[in-house]
Amino acid sequence: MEFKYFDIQGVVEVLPRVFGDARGAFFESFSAQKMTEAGIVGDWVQDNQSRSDRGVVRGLHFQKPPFAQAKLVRVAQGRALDVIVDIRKDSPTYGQHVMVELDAQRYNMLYVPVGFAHGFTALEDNTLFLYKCTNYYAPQSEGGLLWNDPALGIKWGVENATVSAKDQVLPTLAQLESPF
Ligand SMILES: Cc1cn([C@H]2C[C@H](O)[C@@H](COP(=O)(O)OP(=O)(O)O[C@H]3O[C@@H](C)C(=O)[C@@H](O)[C@H]3O)O2)c(=O)[nH]c1=O
Repeated sequence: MEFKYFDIQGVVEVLPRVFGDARGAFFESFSAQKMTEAGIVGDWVQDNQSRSDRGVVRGLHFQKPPFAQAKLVRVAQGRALDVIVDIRKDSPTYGQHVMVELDAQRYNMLYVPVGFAHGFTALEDNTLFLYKCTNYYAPQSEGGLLWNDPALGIKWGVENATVSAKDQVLPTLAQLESPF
């Protein structure tokens, strides 16, 4: 398992060792020991899975304290462009984003620390998106950021995105009152 770090502090990409053989493939999708040493910390309490067709954009989402969540995200089938935006008010990289393509060949993962808005677009039909969370779902604490806010400068990689009604009315970065 290898780890890659970014200019935005706290963000880690996990590159697992994938063992391929005549039967298929095997990799460790979670290791508390290896990941904690690499800075991927949290008491993981909930796993989620969604399925999306090509062009679906989900995000950008976060939960407010005291129900804030760190996430460890990956794709089990298909391909996704994963995006996280730093919304930590005191961060020198506030408003900046990291974008990582996640796929079901490398089985790479992204660690999303608390204080980030998270979203992704599915690049293939039937993309299965899996993630661990450090806090339970708390709908009253949901927050978000408008996915296509020009101030974010995110290139989502698809035209005619499919976006939920809820996600179309999220605040822009300028309108956001970040709870972090
Ligand atoms: C996130 C979530 C949703 N739900 C329900 C609420 C709703 O009826 C249905 C679909 O919810 P949403 O539209 O919010 O699903 P979705 O847009 O996929 O939300 C997810 O987006 C990605 C980008 C994230 O980062 C996640 O944390 C989460 O916010 O599932 C749960 O029961 N538990 C959960 O943890």
